[in-house]
Amino acid sequence: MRVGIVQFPGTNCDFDTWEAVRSVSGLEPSWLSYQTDSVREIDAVILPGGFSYGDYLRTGAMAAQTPVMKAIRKFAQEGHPVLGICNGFQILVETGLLPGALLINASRSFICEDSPVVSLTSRTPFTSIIPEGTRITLPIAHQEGRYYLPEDKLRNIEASGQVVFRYANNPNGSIHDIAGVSNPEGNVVGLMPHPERRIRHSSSPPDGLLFFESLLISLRNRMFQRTAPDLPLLK
Ligand SMILES: NC(=O)CC[C@H](N)C(=O)O
Repeated sequence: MRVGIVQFPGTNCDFDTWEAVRSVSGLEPSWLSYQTDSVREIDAVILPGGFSYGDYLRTGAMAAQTPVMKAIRKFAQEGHPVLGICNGFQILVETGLLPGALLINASRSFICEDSPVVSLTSRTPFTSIIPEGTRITLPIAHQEGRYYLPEDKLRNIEASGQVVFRYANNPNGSIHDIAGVSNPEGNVVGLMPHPERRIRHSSSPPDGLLFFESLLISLRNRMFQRTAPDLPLLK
C-alpha cells in the first residue's frame, strides 16, 4: 500500500514520517511535492509536521493554497485516508478539510514535551486498532496548537464523534482538551502530537506505531477506498 508524504518548503518531519511508514511492512512511502496537482497510485496521504512557509501569515495558511492541496481535497472527498500531523493538522484546518482553528498556545511559548492523550474512537483509518479510551503518550512540539471552535460547532463535533484525541493534561489551552479531530466521515484526521516520533521499541512504548499499523489494516480490509488486491481480513 502506497502512502504519499507531502513536502512543502519548510516541512521538517518528512523523513521521520517516511521512516515510520517504512517501518510497517506492507506500507510503502512515496514523496508528494507541493507542486503536484494530482494524486495518483496512492492509497493514503500524510501531511507531516514542520514550519511550512516559515509559519508566516498563519500556520498552514500558505501551504493550503498549493496545487497539491487542491488534489488532496479531491482525494479526501473520494473517501481516501488523509492524516495531518501538527503542521499538517494546521494545513488541513486551513484547507477546510477539518473543522476549527489552531491558535497560539495559552502560554504563548513553544512547547516540546511528551503528552499523554486518550484515543476516543477507532472509527478512523489511523486509529482502527486502538480501543476507545486507550491512553497513549506521544511527543508534542508546537507554538500554535491551541484548538478552537465556537461553542455551537463544538457541540456538533462532540455529538458526531469527531473528537479523536483528548489531552490527559491539557498543555496548550485547547478547548475541551482537544488534541485531534476528524471530518464527519472519519477518513481525514488531524492531531497536534507526533506519532512518527514514537515508533521505536528501544525507548518508551512505541505508541506512534499504532497509527501506521491501523492504516495498513484499514487499507488491507478496504475500510477506506481504492483497489486493493483480494487479501484475507487481518485482525
Ligand atoms: N512540529 C510542528 O509541526 C510545528 C508546528 C507549528 N509550525 C507550530 O509551531 O505551531
